[in-house]
Amino acid sequence: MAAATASFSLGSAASFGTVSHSGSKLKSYGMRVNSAHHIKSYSGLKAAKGITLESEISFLGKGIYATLLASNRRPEILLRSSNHNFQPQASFKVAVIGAAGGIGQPLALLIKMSPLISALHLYDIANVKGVAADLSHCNTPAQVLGFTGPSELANSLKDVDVVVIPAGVPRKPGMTRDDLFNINAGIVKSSVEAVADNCPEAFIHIISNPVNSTVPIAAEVLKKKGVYNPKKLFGVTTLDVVRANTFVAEKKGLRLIDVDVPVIGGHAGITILPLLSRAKPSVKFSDEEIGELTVRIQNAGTEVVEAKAGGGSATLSMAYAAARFVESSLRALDGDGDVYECSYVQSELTELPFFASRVKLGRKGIEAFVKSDLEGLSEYEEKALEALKPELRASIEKGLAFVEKQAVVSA
Ligand SMILES: NC(=O)C1=CN([C@@H]2O[C@H](COP(=O)(O)OP(=O)(O)OC[C@H]3O[C@@H](n4cnc5c(N)ncnc54)[C@H](O)[C@@H]3O)[C@@H](O)[C@H]2O)C=CC1
Ligand SMILES: O=C([O-])CC(=O)C(=O)O
Repeated sequence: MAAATASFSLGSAASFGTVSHSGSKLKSYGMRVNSAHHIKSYSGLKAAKGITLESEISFLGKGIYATLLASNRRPEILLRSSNHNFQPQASFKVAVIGAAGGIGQPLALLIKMSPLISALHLYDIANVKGVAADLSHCNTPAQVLGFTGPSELANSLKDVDVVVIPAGVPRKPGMTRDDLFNINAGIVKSSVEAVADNCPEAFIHIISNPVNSTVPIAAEVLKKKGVYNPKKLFGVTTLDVVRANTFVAEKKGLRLIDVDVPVIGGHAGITILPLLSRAKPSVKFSDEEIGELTVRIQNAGTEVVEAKAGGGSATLSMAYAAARFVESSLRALDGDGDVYECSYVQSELTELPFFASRVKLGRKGIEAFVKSDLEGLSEYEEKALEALKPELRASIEKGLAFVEKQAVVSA
């Protein structure tokens, strides 16, 4: 989330010039840019430090911008400053499971633009070869490979650093996320079993809903396989943060890039709790505004489901949010010591075994929890936190019970 002040390319910016990252998988970029104005990074949705480019051309951040520059045969068209020499040589591998879907395709496109990735593996049960062929024509560094069907799943996961899982069905109007449980629980279980067998060291990003239950399912599967590392299993709740930042900026007339709102709890209805008292920059909200904003953020997924009227749920904003979380993970893996994101993870911050909060990411996964976010909450937030606990607990227990039941059935 926004506390991650630098984009991953900025994390890598430390390697621009003379500073080197020990153990970094990223080779030197050798980028020099001389110009008057600071570029801002949208990847962390926060003003970036350091590098200066000529304008605020920001998409996923400077890395993306630089990649596009590098892929353009006449970069001087894009950058008036003449002093640049960008040679991305990245070596992280990322796999997307469910890559041919509504989220998977735009997510793959956004990830393909990262200069940190050498290989992008796209897996789906159908229609993925065309997506891979299409994407592979973009002249950015990552090599794209498509994998179809269970027989190719293992190969799609070999030596992968980050696995993103948006496999599963989306909601239609009138459904809750929990209504997806019966189909998606099994999809997540089988996907994570394959991850356990083929890349147990990878960061695992679970997007498939209901996240409040699918993350506990993934944890149990990994435990049963003897490879569970709670520091590397993440429920992707970045979209809640992205929405909170957008809605607060709109409401208060702030610059989008400056706004940072931590969102805690879980990822469904009232379990989504934006901490408006912790918003940066510090803003005063009336009680009415707090109520309105909180409910809008909690119902934003449903807002999209209803607007799509049977055509699915959020895909583009989700792809954007997931790409940001991938980018943050890669920056952390690359040794950037200043990466913070909200995520739904195994946690001891409350009495619940899984809970979304801000975490600090590092090479080995979660390095720390930002406990202070939960200290000194407003009365409204305290009440909302207590109110969400029973629902979140029930969703967690449902996920755990699913894996137990499956184990009994297959014994
Ligand atoms: N965490 C979050 O904030 C959000 C989560 N979601 C969730 O993401 C999931 C995917 O949404 P969409 O991409 O819109 O759905 P979609 O139906 O467009 O795509 C899902 C893809 O998963 C594939 N798939 C199904 N079973 C699979 C399996 N066993 N292995 C690999 N791939 C498989 C399908 O072939 C399809 O291509 C849904 O469960 C949705 O609720 C959606 C938005 C936000
Ligand atoms: O609402 C849905 O079903 C998809 C989702 O999780 C979101 O958009 O936050």
